[in-house]
Amino acid sequence: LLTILEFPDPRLRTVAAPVDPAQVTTPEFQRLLDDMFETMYDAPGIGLAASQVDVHQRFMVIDLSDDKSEPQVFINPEIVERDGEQVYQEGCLSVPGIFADVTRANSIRVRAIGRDGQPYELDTDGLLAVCIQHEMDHLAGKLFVDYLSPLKREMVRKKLAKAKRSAA
Ligand SMILES: O=C(O)C[C@@H](Cc1ccccc1)[C@H](O)SCc1ccccc1
Ligand SMILES: [Zn+2]
Repeated sequence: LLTILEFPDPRLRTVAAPVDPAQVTTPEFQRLLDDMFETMYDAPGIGLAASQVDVHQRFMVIDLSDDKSEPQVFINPEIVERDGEQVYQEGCLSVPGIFADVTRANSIRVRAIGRDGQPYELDTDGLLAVCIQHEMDHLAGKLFVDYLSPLKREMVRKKLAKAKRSAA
């Protein structure tokens, strides 16, 4: 299992570097994808960005299914179209126990490279669109708490610090 970094760890603010497409089909990268899925399923979560496990490369894994049957890999993802708005109460494996409403595009067109090293394009909306945008923020060093007011973000920081102390 990989260790998930937690807010306010400054490494979560690193901007990830593009993946060299030639690396995708190497055993090392495929192993990293397996470790990411294992870590995500164990958390449990429906998405995990490489930034969250201190790997600063542009890729993320997602699986919305409840039986691990729909694993999706997005390498060097880019949103080429966005439409509409939706509000979703988001959580984050890097900000445990905090939930807040975030407004994001309702439907998006994403271009990415898949696990097979081949480019593909996906039109989606709803929760998958929210998750893709949430994970892509991680790759840009952004967290959903950045959409909160500075006051609320400070309250989150204090709450997490307190939780850490009582857990210690
Ligand atoms: O930290 C992460 O990136 C995993 C996030 C992904 C996510 C956040 C908000 C909305 C959609 C996806 C979650 O912690 S995974 C847990 C989860 C499970 C079901 C629905 C929403 C979030
Ligand atoms: Zn997150």
